[in-house]
Amino acid sequence: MLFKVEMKVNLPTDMPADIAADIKFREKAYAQRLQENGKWRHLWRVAGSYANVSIFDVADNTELQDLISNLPLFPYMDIAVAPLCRHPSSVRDDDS
Ligand SMILES: O=C(O)CC1=CCC(=O)O1
Repeated sequence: MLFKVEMKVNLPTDMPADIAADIKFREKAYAQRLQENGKWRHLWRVAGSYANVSIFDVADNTELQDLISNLPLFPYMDIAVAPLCRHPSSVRDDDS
């Protein structure tokens, strides 16, 4: 199942720089692992904003919830999820 996931990062302005750097380091490693195993299909920065739009490919809602809630930045993000399905006018013959 494909899901669009929008994540907006809201790190507290008074968070010490070393703590923020550690969370971002762990976030990057986690996100890259999920991209490498195909669960996190697309990761795009929203230009001009500390936010991203992502596409996840997971078995079900429970797997999505598990992956997202384990993001190191999860406590500091506003997250919006939308399920996706094929568009009847798409010229692609797969869901890439
Ligand atoms: O910077 C972001 O948009 C939050 C984030 C998600 C994966 C990652 O590495 O950073």
